[in-house]
Amino acid sequence: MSEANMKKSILRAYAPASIGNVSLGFDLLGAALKPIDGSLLGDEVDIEIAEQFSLVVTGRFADKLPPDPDSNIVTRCYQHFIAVLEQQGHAKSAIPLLKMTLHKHLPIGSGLGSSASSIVAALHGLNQFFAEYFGKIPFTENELLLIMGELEGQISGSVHYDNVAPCFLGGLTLMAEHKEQVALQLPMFENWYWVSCYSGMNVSTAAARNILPKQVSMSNTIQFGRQLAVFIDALYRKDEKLAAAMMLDVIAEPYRKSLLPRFDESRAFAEQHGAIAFGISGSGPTVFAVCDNIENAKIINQWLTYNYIQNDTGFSHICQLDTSGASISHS
Ligand SMILES: Nc1ncnc2c1ncn2[C@@H]1O[C@H](COP(=O)(O)OP(=O)(O)O)[C@@H](O)[C@H]1O
Ligand SMILES: N[C@@H](CCOP(=O)(O)O)C(=O)O
Repeated sequence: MSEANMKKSILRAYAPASIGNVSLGFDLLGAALKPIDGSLLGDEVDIEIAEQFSLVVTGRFADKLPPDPDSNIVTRCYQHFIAVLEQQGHAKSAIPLLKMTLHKHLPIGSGLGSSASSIVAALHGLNQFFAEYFGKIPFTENELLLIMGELEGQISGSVHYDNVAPCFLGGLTLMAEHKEQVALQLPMFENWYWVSCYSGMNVSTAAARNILPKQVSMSNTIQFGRQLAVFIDALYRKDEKLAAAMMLDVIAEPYRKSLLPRFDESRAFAEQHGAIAFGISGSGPTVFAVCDNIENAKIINQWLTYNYIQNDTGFSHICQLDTSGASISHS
């Protein structure tokens, strides 16, 4: 696109909410979400050329973020991205200044990968923007994922890719954490519905990581490894029953569920009403129930809406996996 046309246009990047861990894969599995009613469940970042850098924050959860733009992870994404462009040999004077607008649709500390959604929308948006501006994509998908993980690490206290990878790539992803292949996309059952209910409370990811023991017992280590290996095999063999049976969390849920009022009751209701799996999304308080038919998903969604939500910021959605991941549009 010519510079004159770019000056007139706004690029928008969207990045969906995600479920970290998916119960059985602490820090190693993640899934991107898309409500089946078409509602938006993810952050958006607009990018346009300006006289100076600025970040504007709007949207339902904008006022829950620090007011200082420099504390916003989107500003840090911009600064980091530009620094790497300069290291790559782009002259500072050849890099245009930008106005970025974050539409903060996801609640903070919700277990829906809120910081990851902002990071992915910002970095995917910047990569596409500069691809159009320079006529060459600055970073490959894998290089960009490495940067996304680094930024996520700045917020949660340790690098984990189980939100940024599904959010960026879409679907269900397994972390390989190899420098040339950070994440792998896995097959998923198209008939699975993921009822995702946010209670409205705030759980800090860093705090929910700190309450976990630093050592895992031998029996839990063996169960964790067995479940993950059998789950992946079952996905490829399309064995739904065995895959669902492996979706148990022996690493985090036993410690984190005490932070979540009505967790055991919600699991019991979901299981009695046909859920084939139930767990904490990321570090909570969002919980998810997996159903293999829409009728059960509707019953569980309604119960969670009335019983798990604790204030008027909470919500519940029947979702399927967002297989597209982050996306770009222009206006
Ligand atoms: N754009 C942003 N989106 C979400 N959190 C942000 C953003 N910018 C800065 N933060 C800060 O990062 C922290 C995110 O907390 P965390 O518990 O990791 O949330 P989540 O689990 O929802 O990603 C909060 O302290 C929040 O103020
Ligand atoms: N693997 C991480 C996932 C955190 O997800 P979030 O949505 O709560 O940020 C963990 O369990 O700590």
